Amino acid sequence: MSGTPAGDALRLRDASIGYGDVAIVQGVDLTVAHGEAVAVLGSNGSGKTTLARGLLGLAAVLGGEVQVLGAPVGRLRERGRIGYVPQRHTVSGAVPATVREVVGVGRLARHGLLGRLRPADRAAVADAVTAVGLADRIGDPVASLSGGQQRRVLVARALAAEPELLVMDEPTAGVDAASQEALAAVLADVSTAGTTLVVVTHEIGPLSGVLSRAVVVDHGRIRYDGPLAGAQPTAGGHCHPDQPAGPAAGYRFDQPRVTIDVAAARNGGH
Ligand SMILES: Nc1ncnc2c1ncn2[C@@H]1O[C@H](COP(=O)(O)OP(=O)(O)OP(=O)(O)O)[C@@H](O)[C@H]1O
Repeated sequence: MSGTPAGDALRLRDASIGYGDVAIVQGVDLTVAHGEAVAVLGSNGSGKTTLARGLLGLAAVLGGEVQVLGAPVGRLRERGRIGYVPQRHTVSGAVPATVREVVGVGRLARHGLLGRLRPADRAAVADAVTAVGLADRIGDPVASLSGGQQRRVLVARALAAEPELLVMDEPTAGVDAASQEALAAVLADVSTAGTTLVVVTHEIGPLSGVLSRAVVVDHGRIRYDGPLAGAQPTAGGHCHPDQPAGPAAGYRFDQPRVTIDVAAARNGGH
């Protein structure tokens, strides 16, 4: 981090986000200042992930304006300034990679390095792996880890990049209680250090001490934006009946794959 940048971390104005030409998130106005820690809550299918993916350029902005770290989404040159933990994604693939290698990819993203991790980078990788409670597994193939442990590897990968904005989609899903607490402590630290957090979650409990503001999404629209405590009744599943549910028919599933450049990490790692 190099001091607090000017402007807002996120600025959405009348933003519509979706897939193909179908807007899932509609007419959203949202401003998040640098250093804020925001929970994105809402029932299944309400559009939380679509909103999060829109911030990463992984879902299309179909209308309005989405600015991320001061640039229109997708135009930010230093992508390493944004960290992302995708939903329901574990680390897998044909190439056997160790925990160290996968987390090292996050470090490469930070510097835009081409396959060269310096000692300080390797230390940051080790710190991130320790932070998620996997220090004793750092040299193990990721494929040998459980699903919850693999989620923690992805969290470590994002942490290792030391992003200015960290977008996490259900980071605690499938993660045991002790590890959730450890993750909450880590997020508290990075938040204190000035990182902006946007966390999509159904499990606010472990993160309630970290996230202070809540945005509740309901049928693609923001129904609440304010202190976390005020959001919880709505987040418990009450939906407003005045909006149609779900997207229109005929949309196309177009999930970009999250790829991990293991070879680059391996060259620079151990
Ligand atoms: N790749 C896609 N292509 C088309 N429609 C999609 C795609 N991904 C999600 N949708 C649709 O967008 C709507 C909102 O999905 P989204 O994943 O954003 O909801 P969510 O609030 O994150 O749900 P959950 O709590 O279940 O994760 C759903 O109706 C879903 O079918």
